[in-house]
Amino acid sequence: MNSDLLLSVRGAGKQFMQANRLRWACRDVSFDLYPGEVLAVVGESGSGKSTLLRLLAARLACDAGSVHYDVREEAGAAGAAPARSAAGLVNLANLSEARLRWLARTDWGFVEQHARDGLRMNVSGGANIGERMMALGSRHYGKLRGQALDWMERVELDVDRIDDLPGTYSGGMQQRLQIARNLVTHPRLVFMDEPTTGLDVSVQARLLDLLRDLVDQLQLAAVIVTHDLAVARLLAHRMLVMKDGQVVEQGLTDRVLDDPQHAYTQLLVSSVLTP
Ligand SMILES: Nc1ncnc2c1ncn2[C@@H]1O[C@H](COP(=O)(O)OP(=O)(O)OP(=O)(O)O)[C@@H](O)[C@H]1O
Repeated sequence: MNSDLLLSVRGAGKQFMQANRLRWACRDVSFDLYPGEVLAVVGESGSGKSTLLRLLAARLACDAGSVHYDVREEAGAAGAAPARSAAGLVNLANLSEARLRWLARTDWGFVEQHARDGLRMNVSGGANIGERMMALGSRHYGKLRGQALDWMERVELDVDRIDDLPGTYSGGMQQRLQIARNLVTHPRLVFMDEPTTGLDVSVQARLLDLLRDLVDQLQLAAVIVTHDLAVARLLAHRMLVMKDGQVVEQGLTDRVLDDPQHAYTQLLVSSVLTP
């Protein structure tokens, strides 16, 4: 494996019990992700996109294959780091719960489709952002508030709303707050599950522009699950097309969208183009 890799996935799969038998929700997925690279995972509903994302983020354990991540040493890391492989990548299956929690709070972000699932609704917008800083050991109230204000501005939220509960924000504002909460710790890798689905079209467009700018400025690596090929076109360098739990095509975004090789990808692309 290449030591510059951030994430390396080999033969990853997950099965669930459905109608009294085990079925693969996703299987035999392999790809590499480099720092600063954005990968879109596309496919119809039920094709296994969210299951794959949860495997990558160690929210689910693989039933087959592996997910390796370039785990960095950080001051204040909870739990002892496991031995690294020669290539510097660590199998997530070998990390302790504490270490995975630490990764999830600092070096990774996870933007949920429904912002409510990624926010704490009973604390203020500012506290939602400050909380992730606290996971890194920050306790200075003035600094936490300063960071929260800074990030509210960066995601174009009205800073006067800092003390309001997220439930009083609009859907688009909640999604911006969730993004700020995730990015305040400067993660290297962000997982996004349909980050703009369900929002008004104009809100979606502005949010996509914002995401593109942030990914660019921060040189973020990201894995974005979407059923919307326009989202993949706008944000992703590469894409991976899933059908019935398996990857049927992967490659550079422009290549896949402009010259799809697999019949299913051709169908996806042509169904978007058909008025
Ligand atoms: N916890 C679970 N228990 C049983 N089956 C599950 C579970 N989670 C997912 N599945 C099944 O795995 C398959 C893939 O689901 P998944 O949510 O990954 O697809 P998806 O492509 O993300 O779909 P959508 O776009 O609708 O979210 C589906 O058949 C789903 O019913």
